[in-house]
Amino acid sequence: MAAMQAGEHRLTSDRVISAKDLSLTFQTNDGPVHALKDVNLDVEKGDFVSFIGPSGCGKTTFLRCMADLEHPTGGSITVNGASAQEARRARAYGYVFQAAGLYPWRSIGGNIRLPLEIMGYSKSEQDRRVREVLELVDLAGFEKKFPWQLSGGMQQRASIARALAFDADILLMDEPFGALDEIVRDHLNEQLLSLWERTHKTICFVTHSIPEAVYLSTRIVVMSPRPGRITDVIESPLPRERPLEIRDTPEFIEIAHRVRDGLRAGHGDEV
Ligand SMILES: Nc1ncnc2c1ncn2[C@@H]1O[C@H](COP(=O)(O)OP(=O)(O)OP(=O)(O)O)[C@@H](O)[C@H]1O
Repeated sequence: MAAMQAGEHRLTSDRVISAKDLSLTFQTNDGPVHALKDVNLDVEKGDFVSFIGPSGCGKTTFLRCMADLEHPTGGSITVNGASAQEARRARAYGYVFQAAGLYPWRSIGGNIRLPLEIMGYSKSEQDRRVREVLELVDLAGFEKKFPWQLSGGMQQRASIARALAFDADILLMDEPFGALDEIVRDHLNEQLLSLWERTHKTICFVTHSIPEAVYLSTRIVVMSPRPGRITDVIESPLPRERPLEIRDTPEFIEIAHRVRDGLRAGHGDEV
């Protein structure tokens, strides 16, 4: 309910993703699994929305519905005003997975080039875009390296570059930095924020980390499991310009508390 209220004042024309009473029930051998139930959310152009919640609350499923990789069993979802399927066909989004998922037999440039090849871009346009996105993620000069020659953080940056290569307005990111250590993660968080500032993309970002969600987001969507639903949507009052030290400010800590409270409330007695 809070989710709907938070979205209601938003202008229709700015709506990039709109979920209405979205539900998805998986039929399994052990019976139905209600991964999402009556989820209502509007994501506005230029938003950085984080999804946080305990394991199994449907974060990935929600992102996959946006990407047309899962099909809702109830309600509806639109992406750029069209169905998720149409948006996928129009390549409206880039998707970054938990693991970098780069092809080991292709160079970094070759990995980034792959979707562009499939989409039929000319060789010179491919070259231009590969150079451009490698610069955006601070990997200029690494085009000819292979994934195994890069650190985990660099591989994740390369996978972000791949998702940026065809310049979709929407970036869907499923816990992209979860496997990385704190220092690398901090650095990538800073880089992602600055990339978001420069490109004005709309970003949906799944995370388990409260500080990461608060640091990155304009809005934080708190979810709870069984069935997966939205329990709170927190609008961040933090400025867009965010040095890492902002995490020590009372404003930051207050939002983090609210997220933690939301997670506790949704988790019942399990915390
Ligand atoms: N293909 C599937 N078939 C059956 N059940 C599924 C399938 N995909 C997900 N689920 C179930 O749906 C629920 C939500 O899963 P989902 O991966 O979306 O959660 P999550 O919040 O992203 O979890 P995590 O934080 O652990 O990644 C879980 O109970 C999961 O077991």
